[in-house]
Amino acid sequence: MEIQLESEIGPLRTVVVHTPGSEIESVTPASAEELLYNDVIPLDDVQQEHTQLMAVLNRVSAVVQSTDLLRQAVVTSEQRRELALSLMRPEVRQRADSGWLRELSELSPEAFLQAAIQGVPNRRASFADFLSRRRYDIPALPNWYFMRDAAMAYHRGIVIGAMAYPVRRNEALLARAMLAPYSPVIWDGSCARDPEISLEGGDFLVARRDLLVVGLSERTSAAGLDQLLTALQQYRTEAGLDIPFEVIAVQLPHERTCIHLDMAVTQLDLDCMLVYEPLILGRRRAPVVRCQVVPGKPPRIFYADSLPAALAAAGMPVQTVACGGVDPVVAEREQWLAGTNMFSYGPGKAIGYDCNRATLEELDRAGFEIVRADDVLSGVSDPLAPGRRIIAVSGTELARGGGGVRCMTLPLYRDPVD
Ligand SMILES: NC(=O)NCCC[C@H](N)C(=O)O
Repeated sequence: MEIQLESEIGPLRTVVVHTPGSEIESVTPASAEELLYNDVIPLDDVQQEHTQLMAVLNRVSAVVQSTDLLRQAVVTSEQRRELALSLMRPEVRQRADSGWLRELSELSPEAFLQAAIQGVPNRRASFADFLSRRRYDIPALPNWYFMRDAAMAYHRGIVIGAMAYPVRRNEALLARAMLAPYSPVIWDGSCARDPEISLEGGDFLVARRDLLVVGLSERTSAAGLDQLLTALQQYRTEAGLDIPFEVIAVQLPHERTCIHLDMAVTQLDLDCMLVYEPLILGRRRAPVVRCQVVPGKPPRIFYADSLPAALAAAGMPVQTVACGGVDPVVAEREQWLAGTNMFSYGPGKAIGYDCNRATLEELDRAGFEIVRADDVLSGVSDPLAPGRRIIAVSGTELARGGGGVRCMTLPLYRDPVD
């Protein structure tokens, strides 16, 4: 499987997803906050919505399930043993007896992956474990369907996330096992133990081969970005990309409403972005910092007036479309329901939630045809026909997991944009 990604909007050829399974049933009212969910959500409804999204994606690209990629990482019992050990909490690893380890490593690859994602309940095999309130020996991963966050593709390589919250740390280990066989790892945050270092894919937008937009957020720290930048410089030299490049950092507030950059802005076309105006254009917009890197020289770092201003100065002027339209209350509600969080499958073509009506109306006014997912699936509408278009999919339950369509998709291969 080849990796090639040099833009956010190039025609999509390969995308990785994960259909939510019973790992999401690990979320209870008491644990929802710690597990980063907005609510308890019913599995059948979530799966139904996700299945529709996958069917739409299938019309435009190859769609790969994460478990299909992961299977090759757990072929031998030794591989399964190693991965199981890395997924255990430290206190569990210390007490893991050889019998249990053998049991885990002798599972079939299928059953092993199920355990790795859906979790292995606390066996209560000691006093300490019996009395502990810990529910899992290997934690369930209810956020794994937000495939975007634990890994990022750039050029021919991959970046593995340094997840900000413990509940998502194992996702980075799985992402590394899943992708490292296919491509060079530019930077690996999966083992980062320094709490100052974090970096997640929802904050990482490849605008061009030589231009990244990165959110500095609750999930991505400046120290994490600095490490990535150093690794990128090395990768670029090795890959023969010895030309200047730029990173535009958007300093987002640390708020649950906007955990990642893609909850504030996504790119829909070469010259069009969907934005949550208060954070990107408003009087109290997020500060923006540009970092220009010329090989062999120290980086030049300075403030810009706004994200669109920084993009224009970097040679990418964009028109913006307001998530939720002009009414601030509607905009706030739709931003919370991942209104900005759309996923582009080609220039001017994207997929977003149908519940964000005002956002869709605004896009309609900006010249995007709004198409119902059912019309794509029944063949009434060709998703790849010329012209700008948004495919509206059902997502009210998916959104309550805390993200949108961009969050659920990990693009690995896009054709270049002309
Ligand atoms: N890129 C994204 O914004 N991903 C959404 C992640 C939602 C997940 N419940 C989380 O809070 O991490």
